This record gives sequence, C-alpha cells and structure tokens, in this order.
Amino acid sequence: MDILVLGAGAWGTALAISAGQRHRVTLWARDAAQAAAIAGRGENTAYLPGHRLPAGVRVASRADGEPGMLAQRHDVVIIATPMAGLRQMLVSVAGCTRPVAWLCKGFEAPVAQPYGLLGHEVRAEVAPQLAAGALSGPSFAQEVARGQPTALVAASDAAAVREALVAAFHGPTLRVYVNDDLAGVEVGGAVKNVLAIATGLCDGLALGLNARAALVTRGLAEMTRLGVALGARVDTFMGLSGLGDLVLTATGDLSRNRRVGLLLAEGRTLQQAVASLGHVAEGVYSARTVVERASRLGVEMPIAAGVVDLLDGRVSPAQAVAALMGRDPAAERG
Ligand SMILES: NC(=O)C1=CN([C@@H]2O[C@H](COP(=O)(O)OP(=O)(O)OC[C@H]3O[C@@H](n4cnc5c(N)ncnc54)[C@H](O)[C@@H]3O)[C@@H](O)[C@H]2O)C=CC1
Ligand SMILES: O=C(CO)COP(=O)(O)O
Repeated sequence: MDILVLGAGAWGTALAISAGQRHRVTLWARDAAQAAAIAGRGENTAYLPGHRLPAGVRVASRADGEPGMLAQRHDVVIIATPMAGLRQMLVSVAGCTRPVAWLCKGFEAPVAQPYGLLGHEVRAEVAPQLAAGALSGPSFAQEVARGQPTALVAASDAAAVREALVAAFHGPTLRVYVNDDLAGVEVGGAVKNVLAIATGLCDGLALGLNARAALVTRGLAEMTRLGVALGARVDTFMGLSGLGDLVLTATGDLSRNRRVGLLLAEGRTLQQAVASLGHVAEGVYSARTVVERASRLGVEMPIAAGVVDLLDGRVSPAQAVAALMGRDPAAERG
C-alpha cells in the first residue's frame, strides 16, 4: 500500500515509522530544508528525535510535488498538521479521489463564524465531496514510534475511509478500531486537550489524586454533554477517543497540553509555557471555542470555562481552583 503523510511533526513521523515497516510511506514536510535534514539523518531530530525511519519511508517536500498532485498517486492520504493547517491542506487535496484522514485534535480558530469548527465541519465547507475522516485515540507519538502497544480509532461516515485506515495502520503493535461517529470522535479529541491543561494545573498545584480523579470524571461528563449537543453518540465518549484519550493525556507526562497546565502552576506565563514546548498544544487554541460553542448550545462546561479564564489571564491558578470548588452543590448527572 502507498501512504502519503502530509506534515512531518511528531505524530506524522511516528505513524510513518509504524506503517513504514509494512508499507511504502511518503512523509511530506512543507519546509524543503526540514525534509532534507530528515532524509539526510534518517531521523526527524527536530520533532521526534531518537527514532530511525525504516527503509519503507521516503521523505518529500514541495520540490517533489504539491500535496494535491502527490495525493492522487497514493492509496490513502493522511493530513498530519495541527488544526491550524487543516483547512489549507483540505483545500489542496480537495480534488483527490483517495481516502483522506486528519490526525489533528481540536477546533479550528474562528474563520467566518464567531467560533471555530471541528475537522469534519471544515471539510464540509471546503471539500464536501472528499471521502474523509479522522484517526484518533490515546497515542503518544514516542510510544508508537517505539512500537509499544497502542489502540486507535478510525472514524468516518464512509466505510471506504475506515477500511483504508485499518489497512494502512493496523499491525502487530497498533490496533485500529472503526467508528462511524466522526463528530463524537472529534469532540473527544478536542475537549480532552483542554481538560489535560486542567489536570496539569491540578497536579502542578499538588492538589492530590482525589482532585485529579474528580476533574477527569466531571470533565468526561462535560465532554459528553457537548458532544451529544453537537450530534454525537453517548457511547463514543466511553471509547478510545473519549475516556481513553482523556485518561492518557490528563495523566501522562508526555502530554504537551498537560505540560502547559504544569508550567502555569509553576507561575510561567502562557507565552512562556507554549514557547518552551517546541510542539503544538491544541488545547490552548481550542479552549475558547469549546466554551463558546457550549454556551451557544446551552451546555454547562465549568472546567473548560475555568481553563479559558486562566489562559486569558482573568484568574490565577489558585482562583481557578477556588471557583470550581465554590460552585453550588449539584446532583451527579452525565
Ligand atoms: N504528538 C502526539 O503524540 C499526537 C498528536 N496528535 C495531534 O496531531 C496534530 C499534530 O501534532 P504533532 O505532530 O505532535 O505536532 P508537532 O508540533 O510535533 O508538529 C507539527 C508539524 O506541523 C507542521 N505545521 C505547523 N503548522 C502547519 C501548517 N499551518 N501547515 C502545514 N504544516 C504545519 C510543523 O512544521 C510540524 O512539522 C495535533 O493536532 C495533535 O493534537 C494526535 C495524537 C498524538
Ligand atoms: O493526543 C495526544 C495523545 O493521544 C497527544 O496529546 P498532547 O498533544 O497533549 O501531547
């Protein structure tokens, strides 16, 4: 199988390494110098150091062709940019007849509306005819690159896309489940990043394991409420892209979003925290849209709202915690 991975950050590179053991993979970097460095060293030292590319992976850049032209020469196309690059990439491959899937987890920054869109909503605007979906689930790039056991979910309303993603990535150490609830899978991936900032903050302030468990559980309820209001199925949130990815990101120190919360708790500014990562932390850019869309739908999301107040500098870490704990007693509901 011929797989095109558009974007050579940590996650695109890790999946290229995994699939490259069995398939021919083209790993495309937008920057020709970055592509040359990866090809020269046989390793993506900027984004995923310490992991060699297998012989099945070929590195490419604009010099080898634009994404739209290359897409048509491959069996499946993976968009591995952050949310900020998704719209442009979808426009580039809009004419492609191959299955396309994105890896990014979040809401796009607002473009035409006062709030941002999920990946499938961006696709509906710019490439409605594309057979497309998302590959999501609990998966730190470094562990996938090392071949440690991981389970993903291939989500699309098109069976051909789900099947292509299984054929491309399912293997001895990577299980790929399928789900036709694309909206649910995307909401899980977007909201867990915001919640991981909250648990990073909680752990950075040494509030204890009880507090973290409460944040994860009540955060899952928030995620589910927003997802259902956006047309998703409840059971999706109990799966890999919901509970699974929430547990991983909220508790795993490899998470960049969790790291933002830890750094804010140490007293760093948001700018300092983001700059020190060297990678994207999508929760920082999606949090406001999560709260904006929830509010338009009449969905209560107090934890996400607390994260936004913190990111916007309206409250200190201690005040964000106090606001959550100071809420009126309530019935436990989903
Ligand atoms: N790293 C991980 O373990 C996982 C990441 N993800 C998601 O995958 C997406 C990408 O994450 P990473 O690869 O980790 O990010 P990263 O920060 O390691 O790399 C981002 C890559 O995208 C490129 N890029 C940035 N903006 C772009 C644009 N506008 N157009 C084209 N290319 C652009 C950068 O040059 C870089 O190569 C994010 O949405 C993230 O939430 C999902 C699962 C796991
Ligand atoms: O999505 C991820 C794991 O599934 C990666 O999370 P971070 O972006 O917080 O590192």
